[in-house]
Amino acid sequence: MSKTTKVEIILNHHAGNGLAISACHKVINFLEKNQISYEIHKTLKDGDGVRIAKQLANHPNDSKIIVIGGDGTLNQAVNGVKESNYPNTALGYIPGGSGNDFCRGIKLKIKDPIVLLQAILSMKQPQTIDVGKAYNDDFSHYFINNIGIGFDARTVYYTNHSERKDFLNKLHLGTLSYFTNLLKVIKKQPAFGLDVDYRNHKKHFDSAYIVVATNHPYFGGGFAIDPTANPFNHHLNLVVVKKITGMTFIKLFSKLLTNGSHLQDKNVWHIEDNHFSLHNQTKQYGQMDGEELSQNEFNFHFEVSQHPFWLPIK
Ligand SMILES: Nc1ncnc2c1ncn2[C@@H]1O[C@H](COP(=O)(O)OP(=O)(O)OP(=O)(O)O)[C@@H](O)[C@H]1O
Repeated sequence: MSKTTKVEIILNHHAGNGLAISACHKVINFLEKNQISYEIHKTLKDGDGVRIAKQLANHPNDSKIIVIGGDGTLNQAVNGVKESNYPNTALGYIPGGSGNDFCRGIKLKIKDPIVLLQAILSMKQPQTIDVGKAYNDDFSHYFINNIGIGFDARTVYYTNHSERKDFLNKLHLGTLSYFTNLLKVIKKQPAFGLDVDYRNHKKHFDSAYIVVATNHPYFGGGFAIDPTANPFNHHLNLVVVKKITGMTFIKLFSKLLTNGSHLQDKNVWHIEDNHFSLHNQTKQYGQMDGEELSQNEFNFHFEVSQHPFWLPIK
């Protein structure tokens, strides 16, 4: 593609409590000033990102598709494109969510929406970035960040249902909103049994607590659950933290917040591979890219895949 003639914008005006709308206004101003044609496709309800992205990908032309929203909206757009007749349709992305872990994970340096838009418009070839895929007989979804079971998923649930989220998001303190729910989760989250299959090995945990299959280091708006994860190495990482309480939890959490040395702790187990499976034996909260999965006994196979993105990362 030499010159971008049209931009198809998928906008979640709900994302980031105003951040996505504000980014979109700037984008529209720029496109109008530069006489680049565009169309805005607003998500009107949950799941619309999948439908819109699939429709756009099914009608290929010279335009670039650009998603403006949070990680949940980008997740939906990736899944929509993957369901289309052209599953390798590239997606541009201008972050406007509250957490924006994907951009943090791929080390996107450009923060200003217009500078990012200009870079996206001038790209001739998309960049390939890893995405995860989780599947079983009834479920098949791609994820850009991570899938979590237990602790972090319960935190996502409480955060999404907390009145403070909107208030803190207005102050651009989305991460704090996640953080303030941690105390409640520490009280309520039980340990649970978990089986992991990897490289012809089986590993059983009697008391799993935090379980995250991740494409890059971050979850929850900037917590580096696995600092060694890399969204370009064609691997996913799996981190399992056993149930810990009191000072042990506080010490581990402060290692996570400061230098990532929690990975060396005896209560933490992690692997890196291109596929693995896990099964938890009691109903638990689940999250995918910050969106709730219904409470379940999860039985997932994970594999790594790739997707092209209009994102200037190198
Ligand atoms: N018009 C809408 N009304 C209500 N919810 C919507 C609408 N459009 C999309 N959604 C939902 O909004 C949710 C949040 O979107 P998203 O994750 O993009 O933003 P965020 O939570 O602010 O950002 P992040 O995940 O980066 O923290 C998604 O579940 C999406 O389905």
